[in-house]
Amino acid sequence: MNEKQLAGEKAASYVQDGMVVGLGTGSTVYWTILKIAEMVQNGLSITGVPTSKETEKLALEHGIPLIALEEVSSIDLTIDGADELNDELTLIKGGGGALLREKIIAYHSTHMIVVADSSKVVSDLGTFPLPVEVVPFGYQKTLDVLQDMGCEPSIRSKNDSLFITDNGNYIVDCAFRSIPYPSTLHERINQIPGVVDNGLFIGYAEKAIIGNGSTITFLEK
Ligand SMILES: O=C[C@H](O)[C@H](O)[C@H](O)COP(=O)(O)O
Repeated sequence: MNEKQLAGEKAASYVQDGMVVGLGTGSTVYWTILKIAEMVQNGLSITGVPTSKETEKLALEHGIPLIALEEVSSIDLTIDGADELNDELTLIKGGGGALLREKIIAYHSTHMIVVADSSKVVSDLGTFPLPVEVVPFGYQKTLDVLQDMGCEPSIRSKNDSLFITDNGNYIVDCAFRSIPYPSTLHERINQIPGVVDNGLFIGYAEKAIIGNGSTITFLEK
């Protein structure tokens, strides 16, 4: 079993009967979703709130009942992946472009668990370019301001076209190389008109389950 599968499947053991569960996006939480689907087939009763169209499709294909965020009072537990995380459980997310819905769902969740393989754990954030979701209008200007903040920005594309998020926006990947002050950077980026949100998740996750070789390690706050 690889590290992603180890971590992803372990996280499913935190899901309990009757919970509303935020279902993250990506290749690690994929394994959580498949495991939850198996548990549902064996009688577990949960409702999922998907963080992306991709996850919605996966969950429905595997028989997990879903509900819209608007229809729940809160989410008991969200399980999601990360592109980078440090020992304070500050995360960089958005490698798959799902950061905005992921953050909205994390915000409305009582608990959040992160699942990742060991390559995602870093002492200094920022080697992974920070994804920033921007509205299409005037995006080149928004990109220029991001560059002035000290990064090398590049507009994300897919199959020779600009990548479009589930919310109809673009993603600018900002190579900062190092992010020593995540809170300050988070605030500064989100103040730029045209920016919808960025992939720094600060203060959301309380536990990380990391696949490490053939074992699992935990990071907790
Ligand atoms: O937009 C995508 C998400 O933030 C993912 O959770 C993140 O990119 C990690 O994905 P993976 O588990 O595939 O590395």
